[in-house]
Amino acid sequence: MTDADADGSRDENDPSTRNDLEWTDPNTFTSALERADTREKGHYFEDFAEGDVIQHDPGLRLTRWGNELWTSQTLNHDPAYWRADVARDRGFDEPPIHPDYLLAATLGCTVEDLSEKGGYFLGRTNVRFPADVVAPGTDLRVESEVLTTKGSNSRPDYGIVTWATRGYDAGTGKTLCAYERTNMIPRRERLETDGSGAEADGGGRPSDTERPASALPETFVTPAGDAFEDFEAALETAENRDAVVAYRHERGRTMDDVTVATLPLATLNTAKQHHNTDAMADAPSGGIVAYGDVTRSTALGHARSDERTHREVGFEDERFHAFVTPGDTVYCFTRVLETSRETTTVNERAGTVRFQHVAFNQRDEPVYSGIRTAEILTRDD
Ligand SMILES: C/C(=C\C(=O)O)C(=O)SCCNC(=O)CCNC(=O)[C@H](O)C(C)(C)COP(=O)(O)OP(=O)(O)OC[C@H]1O[C@@H](n2cnc3c(N)ncnc32)[C@H](O)[C@@H]1OP(=O)(O)O
Repeated sequence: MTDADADGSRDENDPSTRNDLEWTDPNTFTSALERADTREKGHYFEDFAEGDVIQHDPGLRLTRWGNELWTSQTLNHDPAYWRADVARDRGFDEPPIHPDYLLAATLGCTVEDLSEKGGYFLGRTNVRFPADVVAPGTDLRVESEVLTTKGSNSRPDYGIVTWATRGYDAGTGKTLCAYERTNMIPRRERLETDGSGAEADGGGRPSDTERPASALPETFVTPAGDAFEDFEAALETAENRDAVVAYRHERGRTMDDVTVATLPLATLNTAKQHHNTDAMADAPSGGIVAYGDVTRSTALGHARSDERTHREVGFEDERFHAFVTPGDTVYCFTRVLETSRETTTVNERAGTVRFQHVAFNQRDEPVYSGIRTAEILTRDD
């Protein structure tokens, strides 16, 4: 404090209190920005240690507005999520929160702590929805545990982190959604390697040259309808032949401002990949990219439009193969893997089907793939 300050007056020569700087003068402001530190967001790879448990402060209220915004824009137009009469008929008291929105919201509010620094969303598995029904108005509390951390062989500037994340009903403590997610996260310090990738877990997956070329079956069978029996019958038709039950869905959805930027922000997903064109200009994608959960949910919406979905049971081995950018159109290809008369919700009007879905773009390039287990209503429902 200066002598002048002691009596309450300002010292005109003290730089810390001078107010005659023209902050908005372009030259002054450019210099100011060069001198100013940036208060960073997010965490680097080195900040994660196996066993760490992270509480994600933002949380979220799962609202009817958020649900309807998500399901309308991703073409998940199942009336049970929109209309009270259909909801009641399907065993819900009111149109519930859609599992895709629940999953996207659970992941969305983890981004600030886990992946806002950037990097790539590589995949997710063991996706489960232990609560059969989630009502609008439920407050979501989300927690993650760091399962593994390892170096990346292919990108020395990154590490690979896997977290187990759970979304809870903040009021009752009941688990609503759980999964394991893997991301590439930038390192604070670039790793100096001898090129052998010794720091990383070399186990990895086979290289392209080691992978066997896939031999496609001769016949592709399409189910005759959208009921459980149709999937069952199609698999029987394909059995013991050089055939597979696999087909395309006609609908596509072109990614626009709403799907690329609005939907992730509505889940409190702060990843700059989805809403900051300026920061993404120099990224490998050359601009903003769609939230993986939007790409996935859009493709699943197409698939669900060709089936009588009753409940989502879970997802395994979800992968995001390539960026989806504004203007890209998301389509879906489905393969039926198996059917079973058993259901987890003890519904005699449904059976369980295991699907493999591949989302692809207008250039027929896969952008997402995953194994999905869902309960599908029978024809006599
Ligand atoms: C929520 C969110 C962001 C956020 O979170 O905030 C988002 O929505 S963002 C949008 C959605 N996302 C994308 O848009 C990514 C699109 N995608 C790609 O652009 C390419 O896919 C790639 C550049 C990521 C990779 O491309 P690629 O280099 O050719 O891929 P690979 O060589 O197969 O994998 C490289 C290394 O990741 C290891 N690896 C791969 N998959 C898994 C897995 N499932 N589990 C564990 N490790 C895995 C692999 O083992 C290898 O490890 P090493 O580096 O040690 O070799």
